[in-house]
This record gives sequence, C-alpha cells and structure tokens, in this order.
Amino acid sequence: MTQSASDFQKDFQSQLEEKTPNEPEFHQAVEEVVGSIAGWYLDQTEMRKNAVLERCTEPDRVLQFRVAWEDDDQQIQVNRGWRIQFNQSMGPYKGGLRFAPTVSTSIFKFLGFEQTLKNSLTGLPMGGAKGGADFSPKDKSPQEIGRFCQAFMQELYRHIGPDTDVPAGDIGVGRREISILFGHYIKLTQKWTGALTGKGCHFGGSAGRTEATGYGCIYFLGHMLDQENKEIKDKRIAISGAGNVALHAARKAIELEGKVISLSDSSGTMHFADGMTNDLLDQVDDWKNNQRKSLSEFDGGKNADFLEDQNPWGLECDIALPCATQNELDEQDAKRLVENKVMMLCDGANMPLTAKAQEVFINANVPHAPGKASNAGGVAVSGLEQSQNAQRLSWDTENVDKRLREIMSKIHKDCIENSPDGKIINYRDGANLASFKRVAETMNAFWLS
Ligand SMILES: NC(=O)C1=CN([C@@H]2O[C@H](COP(=O)(O)OP(=O)(O)OC[C@H]3O[C@@H](n4cnc5c(N)ncnc54)[C@H](O)[C@@H]3O)[C@@H](O)[C@H]2O)C=CC1
Ligand SMILES: O=C(O)CCC(=O)C(=O)O
Repeated sequence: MTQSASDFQKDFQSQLEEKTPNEPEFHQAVEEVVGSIAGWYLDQTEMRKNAVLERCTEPDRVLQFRVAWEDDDQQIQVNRGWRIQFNQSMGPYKGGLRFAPTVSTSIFKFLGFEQTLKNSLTGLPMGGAKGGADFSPKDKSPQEIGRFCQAFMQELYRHIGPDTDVPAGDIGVGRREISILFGHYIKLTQKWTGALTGKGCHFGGSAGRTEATGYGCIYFLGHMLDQENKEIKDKRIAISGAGNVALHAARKAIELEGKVISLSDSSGTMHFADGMTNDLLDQVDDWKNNQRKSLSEFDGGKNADFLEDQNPWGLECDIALPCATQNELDEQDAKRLVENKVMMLCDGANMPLTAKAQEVFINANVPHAPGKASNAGGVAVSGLEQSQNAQRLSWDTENVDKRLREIMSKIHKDCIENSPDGKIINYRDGANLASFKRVAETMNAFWLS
C-alpha cells in the first residue's frame, strides 16, 4: 500500500524528534517544511533512496565553543558560542550571528535550516549557517561589547573565510559589532578578505545592506498587494520590533505612504494612532540604536501611547509585519488579527508565527508570507556584498537596490509558481517547495556528500 503524505510526515517527524530531543524550534521549522513538500517528495524515488530529506535536516556540523572575556570589573565571564554550518551544497555557508541570552542549539539549528532554504530562494550561490552566543549586549558597556566580540572571534576565525563561511549580523549584532569582529578577523589572519558581510561601506560593505531586509520585506509586500490589485498607500501597518528590520520596513512603508501604527520591544508596544512620520522614526532610531534605551521610556508625543508588556497584535490594522523574533505571534494573536479583519501578513523576522497561528490565517484565507521568502533581501544583499568583495568593486545604492528589487520579485514569482491550488496564494507552501526542491536536487546530485 502506498503511504499518504500525512503518514509520511508523521513518521518522519517522530523519527526526527526521537533523534534530536529538546529542540522544539528545530522540530517546528522542519515540521512546517516537510508538511509542504511531503506530497512532492513521496514521488521522488531516487531522492528517497539517497536519503535526501534526512541529509537536508541534519546539519553538516555543529560547532560550540567557550568565549571567555573580561568585564569592566576585571572579572572573567564565560559565555557559550555556536556556529551551525548547516548546508554547504549551494555555496559557502552564509547566515547571521545572534547575541542574545535566550539562544540555544535548537534555535541556531532552526535558523540554520531556514537560512539554507532562504538562501537558495535568492538564486545566489550561498549555503546556510547561523551562529552567535548566549551573551546579552543590553546591559554591557561599549568596552565590554568590544572585548566580547574579540574573544568570540578568537575562536570563530578558524572556521570562517570568503570561500568557507561568511557570517553577518542578526539580533544583537549590528554594524558596530560586525566592525569589531571584522577588525579582529583581519588581525588574526593577516588577510583582508570578505569573511563577513554587513561591514561599513568604507571598508568593503555593500551600499544598502543595512536597509536591505526591511526594504526587501516591503518590496515583497508590494507584490502580495499587487496580486490582489491593492496598494500600500493608506493601509494601517502594525510592525513589531524596533531593530534593524522593523525600522527599515517602517521607513520604506512610510515612503510609500503606508500608515505605520506601531513598533515594539520586549517592554511593550508604542502605538501611533495617526501613523508615524519620518521625523518620529528618526527619533526612535536614535533612541534604540544610539542611546540604546527601552521604548517604554520614549516620548512619542501626544499621538503616541505605550502599551506596557503588550505586543501589537491586538491593534486594528490592515497589514501585520512581525519583525522581532521567533514565535512572537501565537494562535490567540492570530484570532484577534482575523477578528480585526487583517488583510495580509509579511514576516520580517524568522519564523515569527507559531504553527497554530499559521493555520488560523490559512483557514481564514489571509495570505501570509514566511520569512524565508519575505526577509530574504538582507542575505541577498549580503550575497551581493560577497560578489563586490571578490571583484574588489563597490556598487552604488541604485545598482544594489535594483538588484534587490529583482531578487524579491523573482522570489515572489517562485512562491506563486509552487503554491498549491486554492482560494489564496499559500506563500508558506510555495516558499518551502520552491526552496527545498533546489537544495534537494543539489544534494541528490552530490549523492553521499
Ligand atoms: N538583520 C537582518 O538582516 C535580518 C534579520 N532577520 C530577523 O529579523 C528579526 C529581527 O532582527 P534584527 O532587526 O536584525 O535585530 P535587532 O537586534 O536589530 O532588533 C531586534 C528587535 O526585536 C526586539 N525584540 C527582541 N525580542 C523581542 C520580544 N520577545 N518581543 C518584542 N520585541 C523583541 C528588540 O527589542 C529589538 O527591537 C530576527 O528574527 C532576525 O532573525 C531576518 C533576516 C535578516
Ligand atoms: O546577511 C546574512 O548573511 C544573514 C542574514 C540573516 O541572518 C538572515 O537572513 O536571517
């Protein structure tokens, strides 16, 4: 008797969970992808014989290391560092570094797995990786952050390089940290090579990389709206987060005359009932990035109110852009958004919706773009930075932005072409199938590697 796609998925998932206990985020990411590809994969006799799915869900290697550094009181502190080199079949490993106290092997494995698929969607030669440390930059002085970055690179440098693995930023790692990491990499290796992306533009960084994830997300949203003959102008847009992705998504949305009604951080949500102006956005940017303060202390003027300990998903909005972190939007939030007649969602963060929240939107026919498609603009411009470094060239903003728009448009097209038939475009299944097919075909050609 032939096996059904859902039985195949259940069997595969239970084997994976048995093999990798205590990795809930990784299980969630794999379950979502296998749910989308099982029907197609069941027909791929040769791939199944070559255990392609099993190989695609096992990282190439998991590096874990000690990071010892000295704090401002001359006390030695010890943190844990990771680099999960997930899959190198499509190109040198590529993916960000996250510094946050809550990270774990499970979180880095889910991010590395997602990154492998995302990178394949960009069409650029990049494999997938992710890494970072259980270090909180929040309560640290600039000197402590500097010493931590150098101690972290002291181990990482031997595992990276322009043809091996090229890290970049993610939560808690921005241009300041990338600069220190890159400076120390040069010192340790005595080589100036493009071993990191997200560098300052005067030392090998690409124009537009800082903005790329947020801008790319809005370009993708533009295609989703186009598909339904709608436009961003005057739409109420709820955004979570107040970091790199959230602020640049807000910037581009305001430029296109969307009405950005929120930003948030772990202290709560700042609600701007009449929509944000560029001026207010500059103030929040300075507050978060230069003064490094919490949104709860921000004075947004008479049209802003702060919702302590709340996320933005209870606000009435047309479009929701989750741009903070994984699983930040759960089933209850999804139901509230649907009750409030949300029109569509476009992820800036990686896997910001729980599996149950995704189901709520699918059942309510609300289109939802998963991060591996809609936030791929950041890594795409990182890929362009690698190309520029390899040629020892610098492209201008217009050139990079044109390429970013083309890549986001192509990803949107790939999602549509791979979406199952239905009332709405299923971006989740479309992105999973389009990306998995590419990685799987390559892994199959590699046979046992
Ligand atoms: N930086 C990049 O180029 C890319 C980032 N991403 C993803 O986008 C998301 C945000 O990353 P970045 O903006 O780069 O980081 P960031 O460190 O610049 O900002 C993160 C923001 O999220 C907020 N935040 C963190 N945890 C939160 C929570 N539990 N509740 C509410 N707010 C919370 C922080 O206060 C901060 O404002 C992450 O999921 C990251 O993996 C995805 C693609 C590329
Ligand atoms: O630019 C990069 O290499 C990584 C970006 C990233 O971490 C992501 O896409 O989640």
